[in-house]
Amino acid sequence: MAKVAIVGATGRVGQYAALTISRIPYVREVQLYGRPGSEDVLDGVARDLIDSFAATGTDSHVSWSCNLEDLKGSDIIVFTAGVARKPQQTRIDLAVENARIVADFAQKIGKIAPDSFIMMVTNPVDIMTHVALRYSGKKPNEVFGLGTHLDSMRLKSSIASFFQVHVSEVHTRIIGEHGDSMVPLWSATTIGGIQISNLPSFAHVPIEDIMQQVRSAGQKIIASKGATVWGPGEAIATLIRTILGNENRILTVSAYIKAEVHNIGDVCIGVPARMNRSGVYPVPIRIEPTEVRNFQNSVEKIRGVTQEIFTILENGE
Ligand SMILES: NC(=O)C1=CN([C@@H]2O[C@H](COP(=O)(O)OP(=O)(O)OC[C@H]3O[C@@H](n4cnc5c(N)ncnc54)[C@H](O)[C@@H]3O)[C@@H](O)[C@H]2O)C=CC1
Ligand SMILES: O=C([O-])CC(=O)C(=O)O
Repeated sequence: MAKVAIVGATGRVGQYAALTISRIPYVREVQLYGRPGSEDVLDGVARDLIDSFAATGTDSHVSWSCNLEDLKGSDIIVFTAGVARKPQQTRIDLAVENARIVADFAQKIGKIAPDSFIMMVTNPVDIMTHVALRYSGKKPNEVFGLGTHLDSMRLKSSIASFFQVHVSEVHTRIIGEHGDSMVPLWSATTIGGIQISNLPSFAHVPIEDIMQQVRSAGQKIIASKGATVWGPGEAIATLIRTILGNENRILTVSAYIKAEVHNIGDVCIGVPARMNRSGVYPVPIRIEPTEVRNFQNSVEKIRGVTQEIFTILENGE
């Protein structure tokens, strides 16, 4: 039975993640961490959460703290702290501000909870995953980000709706940046086990419209209701359940790759990875030439910004 801590637990994603995580059978304790000064909110979030347990039969223990030392003993630390974008901003616009927050916490978490996994949610998530990896001193298989799993969920729903099939019949993946340069893998998309391009109706799929919807999904939701909450909250729980349940599922998360995709690497970015109780392991893959080119572009974009961010952090600017 595991302890999962949430850093940023007073925020919108952090609060909903606390609910979804509390329902995972392998979770013994959900710990809500907030900055000093947020005691009242944390206490309220904990009480509200516990009120839901009688209805769902949940028996996780809920604790809260403003003392980072209390994260000691966590199996997974979910990081949702930092600024969220406004409708006109890109996720990359948040990089400098959030990198400072992530680097500071990651350094401390590396010492306080040396055996925990870090799951990054804060945007731009690929770059923040790399910052957390470097500043925590953890191993690459111990630090991962929500990445393109959420984008893959969005694409899956759109495909299921177009073909009027249950979502469980659709397998698909988006790799690359959790952002504009994301790359859908049509070569890895199946419906009812059939490769999608082998279905005659594939010719009528409005691929560009669908991808435009997936790319802009977060921004549209933020413009209308202020934040994306339930999609990310459920996605977070899926990744945590996969690790704690030692499920060996292959999910598309932001992870450090050396050369697993056509020898492209040295970056944290969305890739298919096998996930189990020992961590996150990117799966070597071969994809279509156009997909490789698009992935390479996405990698170069993220690697470039990551390097700029490391320079800023190192120079203390
Ligand atoms: N990777 C993904 O798919 C997703 C990522 N996100 C990202 O998650 C993050 C949180 O989003 P929301 O919960 O909507 O934001 P929010 O504003 O509701 O919550 C932010 C949380 O961070 C804390 N925080 C802010 N500045 C801090 C600092 N300097 N030190 C410590 N804690 C600090 C706040 O107290 C609050 O708990 C954002 O960066 C957002 O872009 C959100 C949804 C999906
Ligand atoms: O769009 C955002 O800023 C939040 C996010 O990453 C998402 O929901 O995909």
